[in-house]
Amino acid sequence: MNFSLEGRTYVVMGVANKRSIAWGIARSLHEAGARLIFTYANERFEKPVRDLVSTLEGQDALFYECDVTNDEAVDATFQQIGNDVGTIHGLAHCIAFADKEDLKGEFVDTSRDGYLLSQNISAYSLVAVTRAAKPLMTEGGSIVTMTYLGGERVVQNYNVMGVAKASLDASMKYLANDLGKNNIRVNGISAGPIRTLSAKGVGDFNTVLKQIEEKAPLRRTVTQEEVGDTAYYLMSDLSRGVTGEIIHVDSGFNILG
Ligand SMILES: CCCCCCc1ccc(Oc2ccc(Oc3cccc(O)n3)cc2)c(O)c1
Repeated sequence: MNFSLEGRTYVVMGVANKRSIAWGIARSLHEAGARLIFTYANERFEKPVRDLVSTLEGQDALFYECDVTNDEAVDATFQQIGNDVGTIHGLAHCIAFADKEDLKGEFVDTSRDGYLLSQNISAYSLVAVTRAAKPLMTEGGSIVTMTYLGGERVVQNYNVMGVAKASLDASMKYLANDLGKNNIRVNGISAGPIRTLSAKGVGDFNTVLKQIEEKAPLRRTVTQEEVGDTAYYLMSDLSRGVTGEIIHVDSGFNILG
């Protein structure tokens, strides 16, 4: 059995720039021989993504806009993908958002709108894209979503996004249960803090980075590349017996009390 991704096609959702975790995932899947399809939230992201992907030698990528807050848009995007490539073998969901004022201070002050917005984009979007992608995964497949420790236990300032990640984690497991009979696996990668565009929105991020370097078992933070390689494992047949799982790529920080 070989663990290359040659001859397989994966959708990567959420590349914003070269620091994105989704870009780390795209590079690892490309190196493993995969053909890649990229979706982005709006046309503002199209050029940066196309420019990044042009650096992947021999990659014959496709690009689609996909506003995950709109069911018709999600359906239209995946129908278009189905028309263009037929079968896909998996999907990396690297999409989340919360209002900045809901990512600092006290969680008790979260507005109803802010709470629902973060649930909508950061958790429900996995259900929507999985339902739309399922018919295209005729040979089975593997879906990976990005989560964080703040959804398992309280991390100061993470607040409303922690509640959204708790919802995402449970959603991932229920999707794994539904799709297992179609030989589609659904898993999460819980990444340690990485300095991305999104990380800029979370209060006191620098303190958390320092804490990892001082306390995590590996005494260092992790990289987009390390997350990308775990995504490669989860997309490959190496993880064929794994579904509904969360793999922590966080220098072991999650094992500490
Ligand atoms: C206090 C916790 C420090 C470690 C946070 C690690 C982390 C970093 C980035 C993460 O991804 C997002 C994605 C969107 C997001 O919402 C944003 C981001 C930027 C601006 C904005 O208005 N909202 C916040 C975090 C994420 O889920 C988790």
